[in-house]
Amino acid sequence: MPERVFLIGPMGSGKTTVGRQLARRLGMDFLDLDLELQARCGVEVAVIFEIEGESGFRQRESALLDELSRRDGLVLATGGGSVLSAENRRMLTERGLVVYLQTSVDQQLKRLERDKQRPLLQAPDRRQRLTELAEQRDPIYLSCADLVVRSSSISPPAMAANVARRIRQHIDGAQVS
Ligand SMILES: Nc1ncnc2c1ncn2[C@@H]1O[C@H](COP(=O)(O)OP(=O)(O)OP(=O)(O)O)[C@@H](O)[C@H]1O
Ligand SMILES: O=C(O)C1=C[C@@H](O)[C@@H](O)[C@H](O)C1
Ligand SMILES: [Mg+2]
Repeated sequence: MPERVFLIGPMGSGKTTVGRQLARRLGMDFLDLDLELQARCGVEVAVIFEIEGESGFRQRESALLDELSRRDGLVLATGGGSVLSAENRRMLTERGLVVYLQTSVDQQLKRLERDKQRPLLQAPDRRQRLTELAEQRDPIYLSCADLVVRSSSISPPAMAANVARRIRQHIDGAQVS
């Protein structure tokens, strides 16, 4: 197994949900950057956005990513916007296997229907917001991914199994060549 697996992708792609199950399958630890940041700050991500703005959140996110992305034996679910900074992308690509959970705006909308927390979803037209974010970010996710796994309409456990299989194939392929 790789030393570290970094999950990237947009809100609702399953980084947190699938990531936890993937770690169990691979016998690795699991951490979630948003949850860890919340635990350390003692407040929700939305409150950090409110008090410090998105730029304040991004600074905290980068500092924590730098720390956590050095740990061994870890599946790390990153935040949806963690890849926006070139420095963060460098940390991810140099330190572990980067897996992009690619999804559709339709699926995101369904999965996040009941969410009231995510600050970037506080928009009158969620479809439009998610579409804009996808147009801006999909090329960035693709640019730093070692593996792209489409998160279609399969359950989180099936998705975790799928990602684990793709990681094993990727590693086997790398050893042969
Ligand atoms: N493959 C899937 N099939 C069905 N539901 C899913 C799937 N993946 C995730 N979900 C559901 O979608 C919701 C959002 O997923 P999750 O919180 O894991 O996304 P995320 O990528 O961590 O988002 P964020 O970047 O905002 O943290 C959860 O309720 C989760 O159960
Ligand atoms: O897509 C984003 O920029 C974000 C996604 C979440 O994981 C959180 O990191 C936060 O809500 C910002
Ligand atoms: Mg998450």
